[in-house]
Amino acid sequence: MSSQSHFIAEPKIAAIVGCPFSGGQAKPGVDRGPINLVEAGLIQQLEGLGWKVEFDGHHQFEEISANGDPPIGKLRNPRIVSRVSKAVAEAVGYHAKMGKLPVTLGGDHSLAMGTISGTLDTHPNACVVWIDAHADINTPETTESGNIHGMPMSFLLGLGEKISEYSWIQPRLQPSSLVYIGLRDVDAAEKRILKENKIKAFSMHEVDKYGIGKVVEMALDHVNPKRDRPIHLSFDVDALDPSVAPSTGTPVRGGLTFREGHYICEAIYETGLLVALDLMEVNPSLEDAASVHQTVAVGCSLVRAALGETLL
Ligand SMILES: NC(=[NH2+])NCCC[C@H](N)C(=O)O
Ligand SMILES: [Mn+2]
Ligand SMILES: [Mn+2]
Repeated sequence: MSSQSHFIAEPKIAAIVGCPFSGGQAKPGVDRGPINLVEAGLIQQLEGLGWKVEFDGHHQFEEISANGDPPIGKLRNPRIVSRVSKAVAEAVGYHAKMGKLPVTLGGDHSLAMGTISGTLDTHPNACVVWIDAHADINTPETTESGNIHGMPMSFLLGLGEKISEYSWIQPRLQPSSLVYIGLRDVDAAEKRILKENKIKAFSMHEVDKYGIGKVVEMALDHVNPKRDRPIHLSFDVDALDPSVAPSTGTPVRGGLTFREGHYICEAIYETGLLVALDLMEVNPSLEDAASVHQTVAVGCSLVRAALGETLL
C-alpha cells in the first residue's frame, strides 16, 4: 500500500459488507454473488495486500413472502428493497464512521441506495464515481421495467415522485457530485434526466475517443477538481464487456475491457481518496461454469485493484 490515504485510519481496515440480495431485479441468483466472491478467496487476497479485513458473515435480510410485497406504482418489491438498503446504509455508515473502508458485495445495484447513503452520513462531501453499462437513474415514473436496480441514482438525487417507503433516503447528493463511466444502454427518459440535471457521463464512445486514462482524469476533474473530496466507487460488473464478465443479469455488448476496468480501480486507489467501494451484479447462476468462474475471478481482481494491487 504505497499511496497515502486521506480518510482511512491506520492500520487500514476493510469491512466486507456481504449483501446476498436480488429483489431489485427479476433474475434469481445475483444473491449468490457475494457468497461466491468470498468463497473464491477475496478476503485472503485483500489480506495479502496488507489490509486487515473484517467479515462477520453475509447479511441475513429478512424475507417478505412472495406476495407480501405488492408493487407500488410500477416498483417491484418496493418494501423489501427499501428495508434491505436501509440496513445496508446503517452497516456502511457504521464502518465508515470507524475509519474503515466498507467494501459492499452485491447483490443487485439497488443496494447502492444504501451504500451511498451510508457513505454520505459519514462523508457528506463525498462524490460518486459510478461504473456501469447503465445509468440506473430511472424514476418511479420513468422506469419501464419496474426493477429498482435501474433506479437508485434518482432516489439519491431526489428526482421524481416521492415514495413514502423511501423517505429514509436523504436526497442530498448533488448532480455535480456524480460521474459515470462506461454507459452504453441508457433509456430515453434517462438520457433526458442526465441532460436536464447536467450530469457528467463518459459513455463507451468517450472511452473509445479519449482512452481510459484521459476519461478517468476528466471524470475526476469534474467531481473532484482539487482532489480533496472523498470518493465512493460503485462498480457494476456489467460495465465490463460480456466477454470479460459474462455472468450478470443485464449484459450489454461493447463494454470495458479487462484492463480498462482495472485501470479505473487502480487510478481511484492512487488518489488516496477512496472511502467506499461497491462491487455489484455478479450473478453466479447465469452462463456456464467457466463463465461464472471468470466473472467471480474478475470481480475479485477489480476489488484488489481498488484496494491497491499493482502490476509491478
Ligand atoms: N443495475 C443494473 N444492471 N441496471 C439495469 C437497468 C436496466 C434498465 N435501464 C431498467 O431500468 O430496468
Ligand atoms: Mn448495469
Ligand atoms: Mn448498475
